[in-house]
Formats: sequence, C-alpha cells, structure tokens
Amino acid sequence: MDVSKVTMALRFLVVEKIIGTCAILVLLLAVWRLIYNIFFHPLRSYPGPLLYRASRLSYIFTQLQGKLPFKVLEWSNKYGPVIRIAPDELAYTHPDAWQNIYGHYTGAKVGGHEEFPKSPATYQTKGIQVSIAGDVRDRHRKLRRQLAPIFSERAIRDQEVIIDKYVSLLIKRLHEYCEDEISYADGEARPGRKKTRPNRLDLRAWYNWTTFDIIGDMSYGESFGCLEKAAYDPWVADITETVRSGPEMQAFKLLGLEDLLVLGYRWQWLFSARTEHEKRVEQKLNRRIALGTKRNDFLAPLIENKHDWDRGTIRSNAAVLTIAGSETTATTLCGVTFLLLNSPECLQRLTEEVRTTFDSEEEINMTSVGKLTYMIACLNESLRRYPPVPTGMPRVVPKGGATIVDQFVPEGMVVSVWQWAMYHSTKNFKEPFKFNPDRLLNSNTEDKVDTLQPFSIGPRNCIGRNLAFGEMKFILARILWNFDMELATGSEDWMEQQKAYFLWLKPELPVYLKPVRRKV
Ligand code: HEM
Repeated sequence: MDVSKVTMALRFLVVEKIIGTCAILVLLLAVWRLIYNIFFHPLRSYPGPLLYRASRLSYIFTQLQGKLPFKVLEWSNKYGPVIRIAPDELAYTHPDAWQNIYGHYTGAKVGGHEEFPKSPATYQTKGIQVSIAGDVRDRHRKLRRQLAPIFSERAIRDQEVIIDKYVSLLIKRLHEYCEDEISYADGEARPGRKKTRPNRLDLRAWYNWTTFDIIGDMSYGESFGCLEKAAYDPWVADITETVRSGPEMQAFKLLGLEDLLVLGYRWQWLFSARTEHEKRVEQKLNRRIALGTKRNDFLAPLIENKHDWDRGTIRSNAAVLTIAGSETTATTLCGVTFLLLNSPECLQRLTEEVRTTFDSEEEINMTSVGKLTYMIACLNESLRRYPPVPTGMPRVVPKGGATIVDQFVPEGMVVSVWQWAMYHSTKNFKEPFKFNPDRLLNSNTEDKVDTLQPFSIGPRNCIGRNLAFGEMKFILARILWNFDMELATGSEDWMEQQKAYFLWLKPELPVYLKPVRRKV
C-alpha cells in the first residue's frame, strides 16, 4: 500500500471536511443574520419590504440599478411615511423628518440631540481625502465658516460679471448654431455639416458647458473652454462616471469590503476615472495657486488659510465645488426646460413674463430676474418634480438615539429623507406628477409646500444655493428672451428613462431652437 497516497487522501478528506464545516457555519450565520434582522433587530417594528428588512443585499442591488427612489415611493404608498429599507436604515417621506434629521440642534442642555453625522458608507472612504460635503463635524464647521462669506448673496452678485460673460457666450454660440449658413447632419449641430432638420441642439450639453465654464472661472480663474469649443472637456465628461461610481463605492463599503476598495483605488484597477480626475484637479489647482490669492474666488479662502489645510483637503474641496456647483444647476435647467416643453401653457406664460418684464436684453441681470415670480415658481416646481439629489442623504442617529417623526430610533441607525419619493407622495402634494407652478404661488392646503427643501436644511445644507438660484434664473431668462423652443421627437420619456443615483444619470436633451426675430 502506498503510504503517501493514503496520507494525501486523508489530508484531502480533512481539508474537505474543514471547508464543508466552514461553509455550513457561514450559511448558518447568514440564516441567523436574516432571522435576527427580521425578528430581533432594534428596528424590527418598522414596516418595509421583507427582503430589504432581512438583508442589505436587496438595497445594494436596487441602488446599483438606480431605482431606489422610485421603490421608496411605492413603499411609502404601501407602508406609510417611515420605511425600513435595509436592516439598519430608515427612509422618510414625512415632512417632519427634515427638521428631526437635518435641523440645527442647540445641544443636550435644551433637550435636543447632537447634529446627526453623515453616514460614512456614503460620504467617507478610508484613506481617501473627504471634502466639506463629507467631512466630520469640527473640520466641517471650520471649512464652512471660511467658505460661507464667498457664497453670500452679495458676494455672488459681485461675481455677476463672470456669470454674465459665460451666459452671453452661451447665447452667442446658440445663435451661431442656429444661423442658416451653418449646416449639419444626423441632427448633430456642427459647423460645416449638412443640415437635415434645423436647429436641433442637445441642451444637456450646452447647459453643462455653461455651468462648468462658470464654476471653472469662479474657482480656478479659468474656464474649461467648453462653450468656446462647443465640446466636453474630459473633466466634464468624467462626471457621468463619478455619478455612477458613487453607489458602486458605497456597495463595497456596505459589504464590508472597504479595504479592497481602498487597495483597488490606490492601484488604479478600480475607479481609475476618479484618480485621473484628481490629477486634473491638481493641475488646475497649481495654476490657480500661481495666480495668487488676490482673486475673490471660491478657492481663495482655503488658499489664504493654507496653514489650516493640507494640500489634499484643498484639492478635494476644489473638486467637490466644481461638481456640486455645476452638475446640479445644469440638471435643474434640463429639468425645467423639459417640464416646460411638456406644459405649453406654462411655457407660454413664462415666456410672456420674460418678454414683457424687460424692454431689452441688457435689462436682464442677476438682480432684475428677481422680479420674475412665475419663473421662480417654475424653477421650484421643477426642483420638486426633478430634485437634483433624488436619493436619501444618509445620516447616523447620534449617541442616545433620537425621536424622528414621533418614533424613537436607536443610536447608530441610518436615517434620511428621500426627496424624490417625498415630493411625489400624494400625502404631500396633490397630483404630484403634474407640473403645476401655481401650487407654489397660491396657498393651498392640499400641497405641503414647506416639504420642498431641494437644498436641504440645517448646518449641512447647500452652501451654493444663492449662486444656483441666481444662475438658473439668469440663464433661463436669457434663453427665453432669445429663443422659441420645442422638444425634439423621441425625447418624450426623457425623465422616465433616467437612473437615479445620488445625482441623476441624464441622457441628452435634444431641443429645436428658433431665434426670436425682433423689429429694431
Ligand atoms: C440646483 C442646484 C443645487 C442643488 C439642488 C443643491 C443641493 C444640495 C444638497 C441637497 C446638499 C446637501 C447634500 C447632503 O446633505 O449630502 C448640498 C450640499 C452642498 N452643495 Fe449644493 N446644490 C446645488 C447647487 C450648488 C452650487 C451651485 C454649489 C457651489 C458652487 C453647491 C455646493 C454645495 C456644497 C459645497 C455642499 C456641501 C455643504 C456642506 O456640507 O456644508 N451646490 N447641495
């Protein structure tokens, strides 16, 4: 008998047994986990779909498909305004949740609780520098204090000359692309191409180019040159990848694979577009620093206070301001354009407002657009129908737990308001899928208009709200002054076909533009 063969066989049997036992243990543990999550977890009494209450996997799967906000609405209609969407996570569509989760607290002394920290699985990754949008409380407060003055209404008005420069360039370029001598083929406007159908332009691109060029100048002292080239800069083109990779990175963390994510990120076999993006930010930052600190732009406070911040902090904040400050605004402009083009009466009323309020285009500026009450209602209604941040903005319940929408939630649980679902719930708005700006002009008890907080509230609300609103009113007014618009055929389901991640993954928005001819 061959002893070595017997030893080998025995070894094989032992190894097989160990693997088998481990597999059974893992399986038992997983089953126990499911049972625990359903019957013994501190959130067991909260309603929600069984598969999601039982395991995180269902949440991750639906989130990666970009469908979670739509599911939350479905569940909100079925289970009510507080839904358990993962074993340790609650989604809210109840208006009180805004204040309870995101509001300012004055500390335990007056019976409040501490500020709810941002959930690390969404906002922080080990070893990767976070920005103001993800930073921990003390660093956040300092960053916010230094940046706030530059985002005040007055400071933004002082920057009007920059905004005006790019909006005027947008209008000039759109006119050029609408001129008869410019011809184009395949519906894609480009000088020198043969014309098929007139003036069909992708407004998603033009809005993105404009808001990126503005933010580029306001942050780094140089635009991305998108409007000049009528083409995407690689940086701008990367945004889609950044939007898509957000939930993928979150999935790694929720599955306990953060170390693998960090390794992959460092060695660039995961999310390499993000690493490339960081390199480009660094190059722009170098050029900005070479300009000195005299410029009154968004990066000046961080560069001036460089003893407070290392290079990584300045870089990550430069990157987040660029994306947060442009993609969201361009998204809302696309949304309002699409919704108006699908509501001819609203479009006509708004066009009339713009063309009768002003006698000439020169009268349209960042201050005078404040008179356009119907436009403000249209923009707010678009932010309701198509909020740029459609998902939850997850926070962790602080030590001691908290009462949210009259129910106690234990510490450590993840909670958030889901904007898209909240704004489309019939509990909050009558005919929620209807684009109806009048609901924001006439007081009406059926619409809970205070629910609408697209810029969030509290200490971590949007720092760029003044800029965003000023810019959107100004761009939309100038477009409506100059052009008549019609939605290109084939785009009727533009909004329905989108995936909703932390931001929307939006397709092109082809629109026919016809310049308005005025008698001189
Ligand atoms: C329509 C346009 C915009 C919308 C709807 C919007 C919405 C939001 C929301 C909901 C948040 C909170 C995110 C969270 O809690 O995770 C936020 C944060 C933020 N936004 Fe905006 N935003 C817009 C435009 C802008 C602009 C123009 C800028 C700047 C140039 C900007 C810069 C930021 C920054 C830096 C934060 C993080 C603030 C902090 O944590 O203190 N946003 N925004």
